[in-house]
Amino acid sequence: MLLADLAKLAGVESPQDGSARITGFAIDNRKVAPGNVFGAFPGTRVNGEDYIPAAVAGGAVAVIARPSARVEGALHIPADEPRRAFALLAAQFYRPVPENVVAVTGTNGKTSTAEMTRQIWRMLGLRSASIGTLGVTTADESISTGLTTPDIATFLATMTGLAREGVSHVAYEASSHGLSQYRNEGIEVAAGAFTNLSRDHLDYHRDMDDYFAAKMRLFSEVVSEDGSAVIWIDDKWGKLAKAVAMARGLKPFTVGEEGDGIRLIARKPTPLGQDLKIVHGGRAYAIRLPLIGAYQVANALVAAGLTLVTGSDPARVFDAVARLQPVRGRLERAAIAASGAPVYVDYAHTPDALSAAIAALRPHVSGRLITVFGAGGDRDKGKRAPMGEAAAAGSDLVIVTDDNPRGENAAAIRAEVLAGAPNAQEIGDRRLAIAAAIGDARSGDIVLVAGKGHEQGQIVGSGDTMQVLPFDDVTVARECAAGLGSEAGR
Ligand SMILES: CC(=O)N[C@H]1[C@@H](OP(=O)(O)OP(=O)(O)OC[C@H]2O[C@@H](n3ccc(=O)[nH]c3=O)[C@H](O)[C@@H]2O)O[C@H](CO)[C@@H](O)[C@@H]1O[C@H](C)C(=O)N[C@@H](C)C(=O)N[C@H](CCC(=O)O)C(=O)O
Ligand SMILES: Nc1ncnc2c1ncn2[C@@H]1O[C@H](COP(=O)(O)OP(=O)(O)OP(=O)(O)O)[C@@H](O)[C@H]1O
Ligand SMILES: N[C@H](CCC[C@H](N)C(=O)O)C(=O)O
Ligand SMILES: [Mg+2]
Repeated sequence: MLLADLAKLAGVESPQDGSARITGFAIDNRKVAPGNVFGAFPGTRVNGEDYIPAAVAGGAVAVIARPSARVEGALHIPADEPRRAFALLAAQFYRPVPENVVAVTGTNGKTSTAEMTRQIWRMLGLRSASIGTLGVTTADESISTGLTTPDIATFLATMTGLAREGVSHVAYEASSHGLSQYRNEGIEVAAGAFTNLSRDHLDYHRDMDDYFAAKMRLFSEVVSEDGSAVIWIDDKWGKLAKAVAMARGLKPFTVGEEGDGIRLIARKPTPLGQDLKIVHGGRAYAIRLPLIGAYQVANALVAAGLTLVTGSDPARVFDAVARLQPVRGRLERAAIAASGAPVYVDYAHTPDALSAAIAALRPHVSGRLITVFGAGGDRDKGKRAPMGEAAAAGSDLVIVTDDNPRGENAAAIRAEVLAGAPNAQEIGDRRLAIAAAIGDARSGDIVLVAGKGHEQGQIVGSGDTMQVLPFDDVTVARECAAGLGSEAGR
């Protein structure tokens, strides 16, 4: 495709010479191939503009960069917001895309909701995929992308690949980082969902209002003008999210005890799940959700909302909700200890998520709830003590351990968590911590191992010295339950 044609379609200022034939798009000079358009963006670590000469040497024929950037040997497409201009242009190149795309944002529950949306569509016989923290998941496979919201070039190329495979329905996870860096733009998004907002990522966003504003780009800019906004309205930020959606003219569909789209009337925990009563479109439905925990109800109903606003039949949707499969690493029952105590793995890595995971397990505990968790390095430090408090408030025994220390001193991170949970035990080595919890558990107890969920490694160090040591909470819990846990760092 010619550069001039792409620019015209995208509504981007046309370059002086648009005759170049474009072969692809890249935002990292190391990934540039001959004929590519390079996006040069000032980043948090380095300035992408410094890599323009290398990108041109690698074959870039055009560079989208701020007007002040120096570009020699390729066309300069100047833009005040180069990430956005790049996204709009690239979106014209990566075609076709699936017909029905929806997006999920919120602090917790994005992955679960996107994955449940995919599952519901699949049960309705639609070719569906989800894109998020678990990677790109289709009925056949799951491929990791490394980030929750991949970079824009990967995102768009993935969408095109899915469309070519025949996938018509996609639910993707829009992280606040992704939204603020324009990592998913330029395609029609029929509906957006907002799950909740609570403390996270305040190392990247100035404060909660700034964090919320980043998330709300989904409603104010990303979702198509005639689209819908599915909102978990029982969250205190839900009402504000609804106001943002309405100001844009989106169709609000609220979900929750106060919801108009799906009203949750009753929720009763059962040994293997929960019985729900809901009302939608003036009709009552009884659903046996095969998953435990109030938080999974929220995610399942928001997922149902996304499929309803995009045209699926209510009776079939609610029937599918009753057949949802667990999402990997989200309240996943990993093992049963020799004592009979079940061991759950959950991806809770914020104070609110820890409270939600603990609240989910509480009704099933007759003895003690033993919680093992840590906090990630090079991430929001302010959430560490509140995570300690949340764990201590809901558990009978807390063991503070390591979770991806990255470039920080692991003991210092644990100390910050322990400030919120002064009575907790401290066992840095995660395998030993899990082994201790499982060894200590008696019949009637439940062990919760939180923070890593589906993750497959412990990230230690940063930059050139970064290592990802293989580590999977589910496998380790199984080994410890089988009595193989006591060797450190196996
Ligand atoms: C803070 C953050 O979001 N950083 C992401 C961001 O980096 P950045 O734009 O700040 O980039 P930078 O490293 O300063 O480099 C600037 C530019 O120079 C380019 N460059 C850089 C080096 C080079 O040799 N050549 C080159 O061309 C880079 O491609 C980039 O365009 O864009 C990069 C390319 O897409 C990402 O790899 C990087 O993710 C880093 C590794 C990361 O850890 N991100 C996390 C915090 C993140 O995004 N997490 C959210 C999940 C949050 C949640 O779900 O709760 C996510 O969506 O995954
Ligand atoms: N609706 C919810 N309300 C409160 N907590 C939740 C909710 N959904 C999930 N959680 C908690 O958050 C954890 C992560 O869930 P999930 O992976 O779906 O969220 P996410 O928003 O994708 O997270 P991330 O930002 O890391 O990608 C769960 O394991 C659970 O502890
Ligand atoms: N998307 C989240 C994941 C955190 C998972 C936890 N294990 C950690 O490392 O803090 C983040 O990048 O902040
Ligand atoms: Mg996620």
